[in-house]
Amino acid sequence: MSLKRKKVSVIGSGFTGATTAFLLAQKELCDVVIVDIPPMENPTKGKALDMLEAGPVQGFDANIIGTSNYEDTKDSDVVVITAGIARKPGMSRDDLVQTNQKVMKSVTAEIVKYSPDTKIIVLTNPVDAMTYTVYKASGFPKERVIGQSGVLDTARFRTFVAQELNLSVKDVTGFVLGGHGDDMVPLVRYSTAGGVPLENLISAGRLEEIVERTRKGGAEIVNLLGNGSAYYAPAAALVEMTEAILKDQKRVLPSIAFLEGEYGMNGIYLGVPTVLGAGGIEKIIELELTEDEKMALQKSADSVRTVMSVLA
Ligand SMILES: NC(=O)C1=CN([C@@H]2O[C@H](COP(=O)(O)OP(=O)(O)OC[C@H]3O[C@@H](n4cnc5c(N)ncnc54)[C@H](O)[C@@H]3O)[C@@H](O)[C@H]2O)C=CC1
Ligand SMILES: O=C([O-])CC(=O)C(=O)O
Repeated sequence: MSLKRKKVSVIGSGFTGATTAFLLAQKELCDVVIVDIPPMENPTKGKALDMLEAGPVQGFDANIIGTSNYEDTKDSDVVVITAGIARKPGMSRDDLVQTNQKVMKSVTAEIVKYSPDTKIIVLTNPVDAMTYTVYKASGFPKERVIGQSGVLDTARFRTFVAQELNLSVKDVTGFVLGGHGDDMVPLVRYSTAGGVPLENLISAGRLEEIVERTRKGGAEIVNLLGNGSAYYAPAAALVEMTEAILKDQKRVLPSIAFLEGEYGMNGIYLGVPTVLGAGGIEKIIELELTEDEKMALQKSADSVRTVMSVLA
């Protein structure tokens, strides 16, 4: 019996793209096609071959190729977009908007041409506005254009809480709503350790510090790295979302989703809890929010709209 593996294309072979490709292959989730611009074709091929040669040692079967030819992405089940530029210390994610929106438009045209039925997961920053750009450029239904921020932001929050309580990260849950920026809204009320609300375990003051560190989690890494931004945890987040779609897992994960009335918002991509399965975003979960949480979400949405207003 011949086994047909799923196929995922990762656009951008930089830090996040290469790490995502390697994790996907290591987990034997799919064959992987890594795409970058023509001047990067050989380095991209080199990275792909190097990853492939790790297979016998690590014991994974997955084909990995590097290319600049979008024909190689034909009929991808999922396409992950990491192409574009990353910020450096002193920059905000929003400073990337002009350059990256051009990149989104050009890569989306190629993706649509070769994989008209695929689901697209966008990582490139400023990710809420870039997901909107890809949605508009693709003409795809909203369910099939998804942005990544919440899995990463939640992972950071869970890491800090687990450190604080000296507990396994596995037993700590988190919830982050809103845009992927300093105004994101970590919902402490819905976060637990082993099912126990965090508010029962950590003082209000300390929780606020953890929330603040989560909001600035990207900048913390940018400042430490000096010449780029985070990639291990972002790649892990992309892989969790991709796996949920490839395996039709119906995972409840935060995604950047197109809102049409949910949470009182319209015509905007924003981070919300979703169900991810074979159809992409199969459901948006609406939570009851307090007045303070609603205001915080509104502020975060306003920040995203400010970035959207400069989109061409
Ligand atoms: N949403 C999130 O949570 C996160 C978003 N990011 C964002 O992801 C993006 C990528 O970050 P890194 O991988 O660290 O950057 P990187 O600079 O290491 O890699 C970007 C790659 O994109 C390629 N590229 C540029 N234009 C292209 C095009 N038209 N077609 C194909 N490839 C193209 C470049 O040649 C480069 O190899 C950045 O915008 C960054 O801000 C990074 C981490 C988390
Ligand atoms: O901070 C950045 O520029 C990259 C990113 O989005 C993150 O790590 O959260």
